[in-house]
Amino acid sequence: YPPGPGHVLGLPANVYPWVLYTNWATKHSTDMLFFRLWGSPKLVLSSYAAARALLEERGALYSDRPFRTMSGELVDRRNSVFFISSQSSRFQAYRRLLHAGLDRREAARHYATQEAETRTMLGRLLHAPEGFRAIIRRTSGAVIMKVVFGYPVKTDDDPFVKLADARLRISEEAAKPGWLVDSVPMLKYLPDWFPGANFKRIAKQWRKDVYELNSLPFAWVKEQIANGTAVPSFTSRLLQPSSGPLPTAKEEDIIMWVSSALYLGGTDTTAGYLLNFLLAMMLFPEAQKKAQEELDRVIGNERLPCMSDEASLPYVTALIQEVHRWIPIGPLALAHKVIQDDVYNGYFIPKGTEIITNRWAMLRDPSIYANPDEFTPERFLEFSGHEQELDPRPMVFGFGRRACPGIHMANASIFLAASSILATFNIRKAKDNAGKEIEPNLEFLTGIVAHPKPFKCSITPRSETAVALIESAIDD
Ligand code: HEM
Repeated sequence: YPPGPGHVLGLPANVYPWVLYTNWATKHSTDMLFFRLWGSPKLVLSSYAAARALLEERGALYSDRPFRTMSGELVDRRNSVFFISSQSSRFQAYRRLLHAGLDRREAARHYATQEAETRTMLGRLLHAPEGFRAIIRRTSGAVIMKVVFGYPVKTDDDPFVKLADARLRISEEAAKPGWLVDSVPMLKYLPDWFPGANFKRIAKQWRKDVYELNSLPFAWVKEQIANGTAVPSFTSRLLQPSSGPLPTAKEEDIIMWVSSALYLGGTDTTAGYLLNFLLAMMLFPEAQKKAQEELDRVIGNERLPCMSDEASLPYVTALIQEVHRWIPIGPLALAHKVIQDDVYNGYFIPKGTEIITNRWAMLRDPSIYANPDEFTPERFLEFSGHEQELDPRPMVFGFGRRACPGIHMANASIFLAASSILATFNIRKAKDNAGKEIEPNLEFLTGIVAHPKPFKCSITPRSETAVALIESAIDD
């Protein structure tokens, strides 16, 4: 077996798992760390080379997902895009639809929606900057709702957004480590009324909720199609292909699962990234200033950035990359599973081992990134005497057959939001009543998406011209 701490009966709660794994990997001098947690084998990959070698070059073996009794079986999420087995024919069908609907060319169709939602976001930040967390999240959710279902989110208490958020929380809770039944699957046979079988009652309710929440936006699109009022969207295009037959009932079920995965995959991740971006801008004002200078020089102050500006804004692009590297929003993201015994670099990896990719460690690898603890967007620029460092996005968005299908959409949402905020606002540390700057704590949740915990931030317009620009953009 690869080196590691052997049998482990629990992970300490007072250290982030990605930091713990990095420390263990350093202690055992390995980028392939092996251990058993309650008997179940885990392999943590902490180098880009090892992740590529296993998850990409041997992708046929390493693209499955670990099966958890609570979320997979009891809540019945086994057909979910995130947890579907790579050995199932559904997996191929899901990936085909995801690629066809979200590849680079298709993603470009949605720029106008993303630009419009970004402008709405700027307007809301202008009028209620203290609500930035909710504003950013609503923007990410609204983009997905429009692109995937053609559904316009108009208010903060939109019923579909509430449903989608509830489903997101359930999926997250059900997939969290710590359910005893995941370690002792026999417990699933306990009768519902049995003391200690509360998890079964919870699972039953969640199963019902998730099913309803999956099907409602989908049913809404079908109704719009039937009424002749459907706005073209990811789902409507699949339900009404421009050529060929209409989907069968089974194909419709596949489309429903794929559409419903996109809110889950795209909302918290994009919003979480933008919160990390605000944190970075507060902590590294020099980088913020350089990006603003570039925006002023290239775009001027009479219009807002749009997607076609991306190639002319190398510093802004580098800054976006550096935020991804500095604090990856999914430091461990979703685990993979190997489907048969394998040997790599002389080490035995048993069938069923859960494969955890420690992106946090990879993105701090000093053999790839000079002074990795420093926030330095310049590392991604090419200038004389300096070689550009590796773009972190291939690591951040995952590997091989399970790599994030939403990467192009995410890149566009992030570029538009980050560049538009920089063009129009200054991001500073908030001040307390005594006028003293409040230092933001760099503290994160430990879910699949590692959101920063709530923090204060001052977001003020850069100038009167910026205010006028935002107001006229909203009027358009
Ligand atoms: C900052 C934004 C985002 C980040 C960092 C991110 C990252 C990831 C990562 C790391 C994975 C797992 C890859 C693996 O298992 O190797 C993933 C999967 C996935 N992402 Fe994203 N993602 C983002 C945005 C999006 C968006 C906007 C969408 C949809 C429009 C999306 C949809 C999905 C889906 C459906 C999967 C599951 C793929 C599968 O299991 O086969 N993501 N994402």
